[in-house]
Amino acid sequence: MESTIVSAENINAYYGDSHAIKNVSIKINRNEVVAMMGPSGCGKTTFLRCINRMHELIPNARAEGVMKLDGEDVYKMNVIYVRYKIGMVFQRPNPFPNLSIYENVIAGYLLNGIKLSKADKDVIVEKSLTSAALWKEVKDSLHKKGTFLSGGQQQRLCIARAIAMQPEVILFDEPTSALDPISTSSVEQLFHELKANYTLIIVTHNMQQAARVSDRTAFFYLGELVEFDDTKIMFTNPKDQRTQNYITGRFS
Ligand SMILES: Nc1ncnc2c1ncn2[C@@H]1O[C@H](COP(=O)(O)OP(=O)(O)OP(=O)(O)O)[C@@H](O)[C@H]1O
Repeated sequence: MESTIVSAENINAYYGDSHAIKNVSIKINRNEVVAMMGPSGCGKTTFLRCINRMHELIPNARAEGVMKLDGEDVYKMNVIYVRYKIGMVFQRPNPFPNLSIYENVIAGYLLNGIKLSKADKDVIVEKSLTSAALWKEVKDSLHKKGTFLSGGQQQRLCIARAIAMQPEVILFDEPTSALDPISTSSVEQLFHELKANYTLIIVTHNMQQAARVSDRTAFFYLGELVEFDDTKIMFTNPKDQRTQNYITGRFS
């Protein structure tokens, strides 16, 4: 049965006086993959960052409205807990350069001063790297620096780092735009596997990618959520003329 995991109700987001997200409401189901697309500057990243409260890290930025995770108000929760439960993977793979692969996976624990036994760490590292489809490739070089990996492997390491914190939702901000086609394909394949245990929300400029990986697609335009529907419908029979114009390349 479908159940809502992320529910945004009338979210408005601002940078100073500039109104970047306009009254966006959306409900995202557990274990679905949602793609967020739209032309540059339409607010996709801003909205993504409203979900796990990263928007509020920007000076003069603020968000209004209600964001719920599993029915609980994210804006009233402990912000560190929010970022565990709603992990994030960025455009450029960003493993910590001074940490080993092993330490990168458990970086969330290290940075927050959470003490774990060696045995617990080993289990978390193996499980997270396995879930990120990286274990087999790195199990014999866990103590090498994360930056020694290829771009695609680094991105999977960042995914493992998010998984290590036992999130429910993982946000991806154009996660493959800095990767070559083979690495892109391995990350896309991983989305299909991760879906069994997590809810994935992926900002992408790449319409083919949205079509390949997502169950539902949201189209943003000028800070508004114009349309949100099954991905097949969005790409074959969108209801809004603006969505139609976007998918047919009339603006990019
Ligand atoms: N740190 C910031 N300070 C001020 N304005 C910002 C900031 N970040 C984004 N904006 C503005 O907010 C609006 C939405 O930007 P956002 O990055 O969310 O769009 P986007 O759809 O993700 O774009 P892109 O696809 O190019 O990454 C834009 O007008 C942008 O200029």
